[in-house]
Amino acid sequence: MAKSWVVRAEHPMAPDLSILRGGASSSSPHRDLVFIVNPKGANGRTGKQWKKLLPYLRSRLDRHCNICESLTSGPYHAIDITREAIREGADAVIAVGGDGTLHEVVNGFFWAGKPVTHHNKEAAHSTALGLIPLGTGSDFARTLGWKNDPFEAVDRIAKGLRSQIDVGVITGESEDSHYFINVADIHLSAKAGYYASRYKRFGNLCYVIGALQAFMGHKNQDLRIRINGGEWETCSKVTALCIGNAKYFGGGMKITPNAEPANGNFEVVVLQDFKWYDFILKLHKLYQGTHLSVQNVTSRSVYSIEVEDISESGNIYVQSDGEHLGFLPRKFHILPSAIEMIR
Ligand SMILES: Nc1ncnc2c1ncn2[C@@H]1O[C@H](COP(=O)(O)OP(=O)(O)OP(=O)(O)O)[C@@H](O)[C@H]1O
Repeated sequence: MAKSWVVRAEHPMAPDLSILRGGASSSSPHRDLVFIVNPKGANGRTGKQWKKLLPYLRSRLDRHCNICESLTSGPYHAIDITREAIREGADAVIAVGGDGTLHEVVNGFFWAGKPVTHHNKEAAHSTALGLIPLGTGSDFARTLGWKNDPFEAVDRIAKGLRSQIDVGVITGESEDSHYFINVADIHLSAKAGYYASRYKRFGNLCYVIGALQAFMGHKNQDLRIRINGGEWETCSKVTALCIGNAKYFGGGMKITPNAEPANGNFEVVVLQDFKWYDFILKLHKLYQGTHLSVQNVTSRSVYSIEVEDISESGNIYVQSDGEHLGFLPRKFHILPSAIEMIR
């Protein structure tokens, strides 16, 4: 069953970050790195690959870094570990897993609508985000042009070069802010993602199965959108509306091909009035990112977008970074240069 993002209270299980509390961050020249590993990612493959990777990681990093390994015990745990690590002054929090784990770690960089900070507010450094992509789709890593090689990821962390990236913020009518780093999407694709999460045991095939299931009973819907705080406009017969901070979703589909995670804008791509056979005929273009020239596909660069369902049915799916978030209405805006990432 796909999990819902409605529950986001802090987890009662305190992560063990005693290595950081030893005071190393304030006095030692070593970097404190917290690796947050989802052992169940990619149908359990993440945990197995992590065990194989550890000796190499230690050989590359042990001399210069304090390594803290923290395995997640279940959904949302990565959020709390991240918050705790930042408060304790970690130099970097590294997500080890797929886009879902990365998504939780990114959400851990914020609390109650603000960035989480070191206990010692005077501390000069900020905590960076790192990634060892070991998930099913690992779509965010594709935008960065990273090969699916965890050893290369360790080398990047050893070098520790940082650059700032943007983060997307989503707000609803009553809920807290929610953050995303990759792609947020609405309607058919979000419903497909919701179903795909039930079939992760089939690897990348889960996206095909999810899409087939989502097509059953699907109807294109009229939506109301407001771009950059301007006038409301109607988008008729929307099949999917995708808001990209990065380019790929659904296991390699280049849906928002012009999105750049550090340019201060989203790329919004809207597919309208698509029929099931359009996907069969145009699927290769969606994967190649050449679909923007197709009829009924539009693309815009925006820093905020509000989306409402004209029929107010309350059943238009929204997902962010491949995680089911809930239903329309929602507002999306960009936080430029919100996080430093090890790249
Ligand atoms: N110990 C755990 N047991 C079960 N589920 C977990 C655990 N830790 C984290 N999770 C959940 O697993 C979800 C999916 O994990 P992750 O994204 O790492 O792998 P994936 O789904 O295979 O990859 P991708 O998202 O790239 O397709 C996360 O959203 C997280 O909520």
